Amino acid sequence: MDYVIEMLHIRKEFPGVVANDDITLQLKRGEIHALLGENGAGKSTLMSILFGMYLPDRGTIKVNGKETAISNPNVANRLGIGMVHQHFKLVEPFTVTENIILGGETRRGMMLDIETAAKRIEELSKRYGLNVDPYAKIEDISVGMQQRVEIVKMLYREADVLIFDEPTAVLTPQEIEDLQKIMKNLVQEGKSIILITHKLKEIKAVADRCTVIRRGRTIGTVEVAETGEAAMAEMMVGRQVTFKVAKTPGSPRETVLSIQDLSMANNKKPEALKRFTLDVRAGEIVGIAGVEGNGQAELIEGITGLRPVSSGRIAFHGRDITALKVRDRIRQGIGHIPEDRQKRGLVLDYTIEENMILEVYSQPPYSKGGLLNRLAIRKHAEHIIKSFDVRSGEGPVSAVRSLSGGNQQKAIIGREIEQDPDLLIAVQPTRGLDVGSIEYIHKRLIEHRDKGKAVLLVSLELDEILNVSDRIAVLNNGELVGIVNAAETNEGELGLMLAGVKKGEGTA
Ligand SMILES: Nc1ncnc2c1ncn2[C@@H]1O[C@H](COP(=O)(O)OP(=O)(O)OP(=O)(O)O)[C@@H](O)[C@H]1O
Repeated sequence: MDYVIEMLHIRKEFPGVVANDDITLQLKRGEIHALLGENGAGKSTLMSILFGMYLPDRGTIKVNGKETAISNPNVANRLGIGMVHQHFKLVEPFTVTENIILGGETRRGMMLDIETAAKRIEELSKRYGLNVDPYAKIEDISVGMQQRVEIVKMLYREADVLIFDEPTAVLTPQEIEDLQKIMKNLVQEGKSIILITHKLKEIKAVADRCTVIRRGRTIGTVEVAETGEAAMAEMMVGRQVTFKVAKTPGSPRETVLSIQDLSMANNKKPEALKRFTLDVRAGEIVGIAGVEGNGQAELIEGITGLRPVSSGRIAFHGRDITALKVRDRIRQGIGHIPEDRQKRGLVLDYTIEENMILEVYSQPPYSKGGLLNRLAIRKHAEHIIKSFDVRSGEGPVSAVRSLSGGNQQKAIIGREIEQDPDLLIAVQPTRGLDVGSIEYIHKRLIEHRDKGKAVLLVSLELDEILNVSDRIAVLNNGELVGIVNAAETNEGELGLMLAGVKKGEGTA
């Protein structure tokens, strides 16, 4: 059998946890091989081993049939293994070409020849259908295009094996389609791909085979064409998963959040959000749908107080909070699951229990007479860890940095929901979560609503918006296109609204 990569019986232990416990993954030449597993199952660890960032405690790695020790990422690069990370590693003010040749040419003592490099980038771009402009500046191009720059960077360095780590998490639906085409072009040209993703639909759309791991162990490798989404989900979590949440119609009451004529600027546009008006009531979930960059980030920054408003008014329980400080808004009962968990959600070097009290540490029972009540803090953290299934090596005292991405996310969601805010703002709450965790988080959002609280859900996933919300407000280019009842709309109608077509305008 023609395998480009074989990882055989890999074991890797961290304090308190066996992240990889006898994992075997064999990648055939020219295939797209999905790697599927719950949050914390050990996918990133396995890929870090392949990329030379960790050495395995046990097991063998073969590249093109030859046993190899991959002691650092440079060795991985030399062996033709490249990785597109979730967080791009690009220098914003530099051009595409400058970013791609950064570090490479000078080390070999060659003169920097931008033009030759740009030409090669153009050729690669054409050959694989990437459409990358070698002279564009990174800060001026979309997230989807930045990802393509990362792909060209690997091709430029002659990578044969490409690892994609949750590549679609940051992309729009159109960009996802384009990326899938690109991945197919890549394998047609002889490259081999490992795709880490939680999205079963995407596995069905592009992958040839799929290896499923659970709690550090290989469960099996399946042919994707012969395996249904439900079967893959069940292999992964060890039980059946329902893909649609059970939800009764909401019974909205008084207005909790009232936004009137809100305009917001951002670093690039004076009117990133234009005269936006919306009420969110107790006992309802309002979804904000929109393609990334259409004003949702600014709207949330306005409500939470992270960015000053240009004009307009925000009222919470009838009181004007437009000029209130962030901390005071939290005290009044506004909870926020932020979009960027590492920048705004967590202090990575603090433990789980310290992160669980960031907003309330000075209040009883966590603080008494100016001293922290360690016992109360521990109990609170343990409750969240248990309810939200936050997996870590050492429980409440694990540094948050050591948690897998999905488990960091579950910890933030747990913290915000358990604070029981009157208004919960959830921005992309399930990004990076496995299907089992998504099912649970959706249930908790609906329970929060059913307790009579208001929920504002911002998501790029139309499925999520449609399944969880009661009403949906659609944003396009900073403007409210319309508000529809979730029960009376569908993906088609929302898709048109996302493009700016108002309800009733039609396309006939
Ligand atoms: N550097 C580290 N130190 C300590 N523990 C770690 C470290 N890296 C990972 N772990 C632990 O190893 C386990 C596997 O984590 P890993 O990041 O590989 O999971 P994953 O499958 O990629 O999860 P996700 O889907 O959430 O990204 C987790 O329990 C995590 O807490």
